[in-house]
Amino acid sequence: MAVTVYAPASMGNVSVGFDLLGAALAPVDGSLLGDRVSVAAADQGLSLRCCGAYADVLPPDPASNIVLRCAERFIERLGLEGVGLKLTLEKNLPIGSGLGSSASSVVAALAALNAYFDSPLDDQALLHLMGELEGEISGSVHYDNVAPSFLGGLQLMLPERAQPVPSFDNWYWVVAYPGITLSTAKMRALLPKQVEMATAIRFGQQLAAFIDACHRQDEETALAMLQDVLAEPHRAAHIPGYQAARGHLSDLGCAAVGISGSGPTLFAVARNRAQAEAAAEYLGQHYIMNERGLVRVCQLPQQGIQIWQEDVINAAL
Ligand SMILES: Nc1ncnc2c1ncn2[C@@H]1O[C@H](COP(=O)(O)OP(=O)(O)O)[C@@H](O)[C@H]1O
Ligand SMILES: N[C@@H](CCOP(=O)(O)O)C(=O)O
Repeated sequence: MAVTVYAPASMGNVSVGFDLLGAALAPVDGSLLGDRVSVAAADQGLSLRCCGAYADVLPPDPASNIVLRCAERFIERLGLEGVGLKLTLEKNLPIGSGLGSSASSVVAALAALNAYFDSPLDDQALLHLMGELEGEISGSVHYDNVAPSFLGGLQLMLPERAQPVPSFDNWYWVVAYPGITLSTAKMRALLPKQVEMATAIRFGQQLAAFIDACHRQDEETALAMLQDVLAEPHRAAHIPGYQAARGHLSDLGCAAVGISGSGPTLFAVARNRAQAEAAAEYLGQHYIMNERGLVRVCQLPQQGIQIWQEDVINAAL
């Protein structure tokens, strides 16, 4: 018996909800934008094999790979010591990109392990564990990548659980990763430890107004609220080309532009496909810095993880 799980890329913060709001991403061309992890039986011990377009930028020592750490933690949590497992990671997302790369690996690994052992953890316990493991990488626990990657759509983190938020079906989210790495931990270290009262009030007001507008399907208000008063002012200057691209995308008619997660990926919201394609073309020509970069026109998938009860990665090789 073997299990494979796909976990989509995700966009943390969505400008208006630092650490609290995140969205799963699905390219409209049907291509994969997320990692896959397979779990299969082995005679003894744990092993990890990596493949995929971005496998070469993973830590060379498998012991440093978050997927193996997920397996160790899962085994310890469930008292499964001594079990033999062969894990395979298909690394399809660039690292340090702002596309929730480590979260995608964490979600795929823990969901695959849970499915392989017949679901001993419920979704709530699993999500909690995912947040803890993701926190070990970025330096502090935040759920705005793991929750949407696991559950799909737009997810708001309430104190004890993730709450799905209705989005706008006509919006296209164009994401562009320039091809350089920015560590989430370092981008978090740029942020101040405390914020002014006026900033805190504006943050709360914008997030509340955005969530309300989503529920009322009031596009104009929702778009007007897509601003980041907490992180972007401290991060924008550290992302090469971000401010220039932001201005050009607004000139092209994009309704909102922001940093995806901690960057350097940028996102732009377009209200129709033609505008999205024009933004993608601009970004491909002016924001991408090397062959590792990527641009995708996405929508927000209702589904997060996808599970196969077979080892689809090794079967395809
Ligand atoms: N499976 C994995 N996927 C992504 N990063 C991993 C993985 N395993 C270990 N890492 C390490 O975790 C860190 C990920 O950095 P981070 O800036 O959080 O990336 P991202 O924002 O893309 O999640 C890097 O140091 C990377 O080497
Ligand atoms: N809320 C976090 C999101 C980090 O996302 P990543 O994809 O850059 O890891 C933050 O803004 O630090």
